[in-house]
Amino acid sequence: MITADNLGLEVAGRRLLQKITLELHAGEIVTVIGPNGAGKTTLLRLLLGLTRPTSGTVRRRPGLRLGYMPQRLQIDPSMPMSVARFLQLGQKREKGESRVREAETMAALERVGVAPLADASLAELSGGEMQRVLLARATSRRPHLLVLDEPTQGVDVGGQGEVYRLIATLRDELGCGVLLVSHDLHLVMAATDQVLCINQHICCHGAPEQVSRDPAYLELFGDKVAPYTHQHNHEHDLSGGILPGDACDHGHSHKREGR
Ligand SMILES: Nc1ncnc2c1ncn2[C@@H]1O[C@H](COP(=O)(O)OP(=O)(O)OP(=O)(O)O)[C@@H](O)[C@H]1O
Repeated sequence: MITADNLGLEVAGRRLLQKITLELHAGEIVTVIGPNGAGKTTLLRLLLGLTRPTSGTVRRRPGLRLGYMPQRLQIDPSMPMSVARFLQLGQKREKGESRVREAETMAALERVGVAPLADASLAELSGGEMQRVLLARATSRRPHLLVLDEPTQGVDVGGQGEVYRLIATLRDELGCGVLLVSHDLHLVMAATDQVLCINQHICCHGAPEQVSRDPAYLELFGDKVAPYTHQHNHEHDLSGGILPGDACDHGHSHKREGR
């Protein structure tokens, strides 16, 4: 769907990204990880065509429909506006199309499980509800590629896995590709097809199990993640220790993940 060739961006003499070459394929979930300031959001913007590269090229398949969920909301969430109205902002108003638009809005809200919030005010939403509404907005035009910048921001730890499961369901239902930025390493490694680890350039990429063993990945995140392939056949106490009677038959650390 998108091909980037030797992409780079330099702003005021500062190299923000360099030598990015990648391909995004239909139906795949690709996760971009990297430390703060690594250029993850900048990369999404280049791929979407919102920022122009200073070197290299980006090619998007002609007619490619994109759904983008940015990291920050451009409008003030305390504005007196209903969820349904928010989903329709910026859409072309053509005569006789309002019913179609309303049906699409409701379908998008239903897909992410927040249809009852259609008439609620944006200001009333919890962090988790807001993320779902933003997901509904990004998917309302049935995109070929869904681009999500930190989709679990403001969602409590318990709800984050649910958001990633929802993203996988949306990919299956819409048959779209997904490109997402995430800091939730442990959760996301289990819910993605490909991982792209960047720090101004591509440090490593590939299937999650491949990337999680890569020296470049371990150098960046080695002390922050627990192995994601962890099979739970035992119970932990509150500090992460294994409760008596629950023998652990697979060598792994019980360190908690951190940001
Ligand atoms: N338009 C711009 N002009 C100048 N510098 C920029 C611009 N956009 C981003 N930057 C800088 O580029 C770097 C990468 O920013 P970016 O937001 O892409 O990082 P990120 O990996 O998404 O970070 P985070 O994990 O903190 O969200 C940062 O140092 C940022 O200040």
